[in-house]
Amino acid sequence: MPRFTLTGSHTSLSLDLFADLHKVKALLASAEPVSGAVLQALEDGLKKAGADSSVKAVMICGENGKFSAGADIRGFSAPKKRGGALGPIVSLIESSEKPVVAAIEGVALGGGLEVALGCHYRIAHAKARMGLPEVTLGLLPGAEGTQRLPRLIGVPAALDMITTGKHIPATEALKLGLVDEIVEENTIEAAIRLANKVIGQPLGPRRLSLKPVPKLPNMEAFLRDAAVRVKRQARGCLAPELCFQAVRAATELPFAEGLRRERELFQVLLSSGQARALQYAFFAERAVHRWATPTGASWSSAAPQPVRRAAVIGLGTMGRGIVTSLVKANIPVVALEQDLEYLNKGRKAVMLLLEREAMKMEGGAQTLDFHNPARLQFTVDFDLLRDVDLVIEAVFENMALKKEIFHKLSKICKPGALLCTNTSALNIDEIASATSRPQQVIGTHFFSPAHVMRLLEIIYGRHTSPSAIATAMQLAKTLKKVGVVVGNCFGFVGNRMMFPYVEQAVFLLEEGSRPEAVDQALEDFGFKIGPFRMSDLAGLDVGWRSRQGQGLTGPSLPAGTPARQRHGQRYSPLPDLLCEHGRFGQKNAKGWYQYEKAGGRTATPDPWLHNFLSQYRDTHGIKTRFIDQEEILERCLFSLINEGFAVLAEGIASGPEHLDVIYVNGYGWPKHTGGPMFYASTVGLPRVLAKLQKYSEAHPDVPRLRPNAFLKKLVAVGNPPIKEWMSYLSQQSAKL
Ligand SMILES: CC/C=C\C/C=C/C(=O)SCCNC(=O)CCNC(=O)[C@H](O)C(C)(C)COP(=O)(O)OP(=O)(O)OC[C@H]1O[C@@H](n2cnc3c(N)ncnc32)[C@H](O)[C@@H]1OP(=O)(O)O
Repeated sequence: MPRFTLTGSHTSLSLDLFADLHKVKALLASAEPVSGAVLQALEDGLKKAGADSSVKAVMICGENGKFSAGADIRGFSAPKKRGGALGPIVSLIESSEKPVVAAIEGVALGGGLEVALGCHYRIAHAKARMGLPEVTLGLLPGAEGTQRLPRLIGVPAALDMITTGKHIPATEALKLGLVDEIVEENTIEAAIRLANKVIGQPLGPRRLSLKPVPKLPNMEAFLRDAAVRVKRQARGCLAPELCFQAVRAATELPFAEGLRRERELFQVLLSSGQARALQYAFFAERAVHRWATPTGASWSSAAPQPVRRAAVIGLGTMGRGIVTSLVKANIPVVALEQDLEYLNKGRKAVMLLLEREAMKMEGGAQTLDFHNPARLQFTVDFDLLRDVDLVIEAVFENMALKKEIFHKLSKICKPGALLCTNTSALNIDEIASATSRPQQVIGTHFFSPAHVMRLLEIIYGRHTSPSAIATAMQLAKTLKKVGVVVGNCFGFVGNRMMFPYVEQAVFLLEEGSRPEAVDQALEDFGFKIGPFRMSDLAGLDVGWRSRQGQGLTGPSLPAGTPARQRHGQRYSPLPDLLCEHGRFGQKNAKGWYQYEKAGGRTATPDPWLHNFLSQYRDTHGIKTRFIDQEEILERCLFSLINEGFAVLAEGIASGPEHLDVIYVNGYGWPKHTGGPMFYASTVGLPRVLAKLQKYSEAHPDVPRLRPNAFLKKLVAVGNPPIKEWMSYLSQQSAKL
């Protein structure tokens, strides 16, 4: 049988639009506009195969072990390249009079999978992954995927794949009926065997466009519930809802009409700001992986050290999550606590977490080997840390305690070991000063729950070596997290930008708002959780202890300090007062809200708090006023963004993408706005500046509302696009 592949040299059908990863990369690097060459080549190839009587079947495969990562994402924002007509090509494949078999290796994603759906048979390697991730890019599978997939695997499974964009392994694809066969060996050979076998068999039943969508006894009710679920989970993101509508069209309309609906919905999404933001977020995540420091260190100058065995010190909430994360990544761990009581408590909690994780993984290819002491060992003996390659200290935020531990580590650990501190704000240099090897000390700020949250802020100190940074970045990748390298300052990037946001939220309460109004405004904006619900979840006592440590409240506050002022600036004692009233948040059922029980999750507005706020305003002579949603959003978000400009100007982060990746992955910032800095660029920097100026004039005692000089400069030079921002920073202004 003559063989026709998309990428065979004799056909010279290179996949510039639907390419394997290698090709996509080459294409991006070449800066050539994406042409319709691939589509044309596909069309020509299929027609040639159809016309050639010696061709009995067609096999479509990728190159270098990868079927296709889909369309070039950059093409969607390039006006000339829009609307590439893949759909008709998929139809052309399906209408071929000769059987077409897709040989799926590596990945078949997006347009790549849609090509495979046009084929009459699909065969996949056992290690292949498939998915329609367009929704994560703010789009929908616009090459007929929303109409074919439900016909092949049914509505519930298709909706799940299309509205979440998840990648599924070949084993699951086989169970769903997405592929006809999976193979462990050579997929291409297996596909050719299959093609040979099916020559002459009727193709009608294999054409998905001709199949009805499988019926459900309760389709109406199922779709009604699904609509509610998708909307709730989307939190303001348009794409999941429009994906849902496209799939629903498949259940209600004939194929051709369904396609028309798919095209309409695709155009709505394509022109939406959300798609641009989500595509920016895709590349931002990859950009932060190419880390660099102001001194010029980067992947090219630093190699990561292997981490064969790690240790975690402290089995509180953070330590437990970090141990779980390491075990899940197959890194043997020594877990250390100060005494047997804490150790046993920590061990129990870690085992519980791991059992839950193992349950989630059941049926998947992976298993968790955590009962084996060679993989996970609990101890109170510091000496067992002698031969580990990396230690993550995760005790509570106390500088003296951390320094004591690092002093000990410096003596005990082997010379090359990397010493990491899990801190959300403390000075890395001061911690490193307790050791004789500051070049190996680095901050690794995990986010709670550490085995779930994707972000890892990696903080280098003055002496941290490039190889230490590379090792921490490699660790992030192994833990399936996104590592972001940042400089050392109080709160680093994430928390530093969070301070003004939370500060404004509390000031708004002083002036007349309520926790539920502020939370609602920010949750409507798309945050997973508003600042007051978040504070109740984290525990109000955490911030209280930190403010006591900084001398802002508590016994060390000098007598006669005005209640609402510190160092000549506005200060709100409200959070301190709540703690003094024994309100610590969810943990004791009362904080900014009340809860059904200690540890309860359902926040209910609390009349006690409303009354308390009124009395507080009376005591301090504050005139209550109505604060609208616009003011809540502008004051909270723009003050956070303003701090972001300060972070950039000081060289704490090497670009706005870093701040955006941190906020999207660690702070629940809505991804469909791209992150705070991308959002600012879409609002327009002149508007952000004007609003900050207005609020700063109204609140001259709040320095964090004063527009940052870098923001002002960007406005003065004409509001350049985000990718040009950093070029306006002079070298001298970078602190590090
Ligand atoms: C009218 C209707 C038209 C079309 C419908 C079709 C729509 C689509 O197909 S939309 C695209 C759908 N595909 C995806 O969303 C896949 C995105 N890519 C990935 O998920 C991952 O890259 C991967 C699983 C394919 C590989 O992951 P990994 O091995 O971790 O590598 P990286 O993610 O670091 O990627 C390496 C390199 O390749 C670039 N890249 C990957 N995929 C694409 C793509 N589809 N378009 C453009 N560029 C892509 C990625 O950015 C990396 O390069 P840089 O480091 O230079 O950024």
